[in-house]
Amino acid sequence: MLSNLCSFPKTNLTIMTTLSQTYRDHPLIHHHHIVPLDFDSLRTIPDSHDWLHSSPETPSSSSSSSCYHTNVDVSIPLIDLTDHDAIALIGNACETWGVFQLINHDVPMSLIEKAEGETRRLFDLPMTRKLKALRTPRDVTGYGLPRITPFFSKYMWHEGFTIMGPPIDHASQLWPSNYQPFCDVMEEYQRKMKALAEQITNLIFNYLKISDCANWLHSTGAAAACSTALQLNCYPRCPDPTRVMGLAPHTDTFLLTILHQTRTCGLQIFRDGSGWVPVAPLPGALVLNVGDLFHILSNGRFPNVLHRVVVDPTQRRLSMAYFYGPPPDFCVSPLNDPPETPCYRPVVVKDYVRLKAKNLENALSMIRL
Ligand SMILES: O=C(O)CCC(=O)C(=O)O
Ligand SMILES: [Fe+2]
Repeated sequence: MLSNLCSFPKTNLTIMTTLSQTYRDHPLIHHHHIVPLDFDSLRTIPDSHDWLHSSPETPSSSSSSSCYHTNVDVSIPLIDLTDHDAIALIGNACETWGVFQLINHDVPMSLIEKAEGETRRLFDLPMTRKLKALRTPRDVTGYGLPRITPFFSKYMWHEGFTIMGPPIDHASQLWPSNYQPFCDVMEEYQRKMKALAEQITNLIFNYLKISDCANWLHSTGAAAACSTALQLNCYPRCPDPTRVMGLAPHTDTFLLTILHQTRTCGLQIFRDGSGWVPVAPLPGALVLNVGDLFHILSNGRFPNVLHRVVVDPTQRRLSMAYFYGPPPDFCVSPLNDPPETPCYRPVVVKDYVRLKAKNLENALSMIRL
């Protein structure tokens, strides 16, 4: 039995931390160039964004910028949520891949299309307007570069908009008299994503035979304030995609990420023995991947999949990533049923967020036993 392995610490139960507060308390290392480029106006790739000679990880070093892998051994699992074996299929996919595509989920296609439409409307705005909603170094919501930027020597071919909490302040800068549709759609989208994330988390806990680990799923009020964020991503087309990086290789911090991608290819996951494997966009499918916290909680059974985004030469690509984790004050401990040697020490979510903000991929090794 798992008793109190994963839980809220006994102290300070009344003072709950929010995720945006956690991020605000730990601003990223400041870097001077915090504004995304106006990519559409560029004819050549500036040195600041040219990864060709700076890293062995450039997209040009990978065999496949094409989306449609012909080798069946390397296609990411596709799971129908209404399948009577869904628990086993999802658990298996988490164990063997750390990522899968999901169809027949309850998120209406019309809502996904509306959210994608609002995302397009945002990135279509002139740069002067988008800059009015710029995320400040001490803020979490807003327009700007990927949060992982300070860890790389080159900039990414990317512009993003992060939503943590109500986006009304920033949205009203973008569209002074017409911000409500954006706020309404994003709120509804996050509600549906949260319900799906909870459903999948429950299924996975079932698969892992965990019963009392997820007490935040059953709590109300402040204790139920799980860590969530919505990241809108835009990867403008690039005349020479082999020299640029849409989003550099990283793992996601929380339990699960649910991603909607437009029809343009770009997302790739790293798989031992196969290298970078594309995640082909499938109409109606959402991509779910395991983040660091599920990797810790599963005691390393689920890989926290390394992924990156490459850029297309002719089409802009958009994506919406919803991150889901336990509340910031929740303590995550490795699964111990049947008893096994823990690979990680227990960690409070907000402490892990801080470790990650300072150390990126080295964060995990800092709690490894
Ligand atoms: O755009 C994508 O496909 C992936 C986005 C992503 O990995 C992220 O926002 O963390
Ligand atoms: Fe990611």
